[in-house]
Amino acid sequence: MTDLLRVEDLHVRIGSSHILQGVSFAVPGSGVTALLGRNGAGKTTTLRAILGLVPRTGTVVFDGAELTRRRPYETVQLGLGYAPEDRGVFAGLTVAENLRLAERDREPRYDLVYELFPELRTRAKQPAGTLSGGQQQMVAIGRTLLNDNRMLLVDEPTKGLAPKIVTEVADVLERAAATVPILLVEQNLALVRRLTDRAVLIAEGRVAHTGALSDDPDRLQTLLGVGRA
Ligand SMILES: Nc1ncnc2c1ncn2[C@@H]1O[C@H](COP(=O)(O)OP(=O)(O)OP(=O)(O)O)[C@@H](O)[C@H]1O
Repeated sequence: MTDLLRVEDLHVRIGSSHILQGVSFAVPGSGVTALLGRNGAGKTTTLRAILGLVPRTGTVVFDGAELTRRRPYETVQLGLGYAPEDRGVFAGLTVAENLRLAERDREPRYDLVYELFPELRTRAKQPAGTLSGGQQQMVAIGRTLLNDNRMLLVDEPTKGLAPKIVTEVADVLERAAATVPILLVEQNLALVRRLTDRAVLIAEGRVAHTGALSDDPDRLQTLLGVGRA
């Protein structure tokens, strides 16, 4: 399978912190690739560095285009959708307005978004700030699916959500992944295993493992500092 995104020797320094210390990995052009690691390992920073939201050095190639000299809006225009960890919804705007703001293509795919998230249609006039965490997550993922993106970067979509909502979000990610490749930061290993066996594991700003999650479960468990899922 050809790689759609390639990250090579990515470094991020913020103040005196050397947060990413030469991260390299590749993401193929289909399915879900999980980006794993303990709290503070550098997962969010990796996504932000790919998009150019933090100063970075190294090489990031997306669909043949070098990204490190591009601004975030130029990268997004190339078809890289982003659902950030804090969801980034505009609390004072309605659900419909939040979606409308994300429109980039001439023909936004509202049919797809409403098919995956019928609630976004029924709650179109509700201020996004009054939605539950799970519903806000649906807005965040819905916005990325509205445009014809070539890849989605999704950061901890199930963080802080009730188990029933986690299952709903997992269902949606599974369905979305059938149409667009996803690089997914996620702490819930059981959910990750349901979606993919392909993972990149970051530890202390470096890649500690790439490949199948099932390769070496004991080592993965140690690196992630969690019980085996
Ligand atoms: N703007 C910043 N200024 C200083 N330090 C930062 C900044 N952003 C991130 N860091 C530090 O970089 C490290 C990696 O942070 P990052 O958010 O990428 O980790 P993460 O793997 O996504 O963690 P979590 O799972 O807790 O979200 C942490 O030690 C964090 O404190």
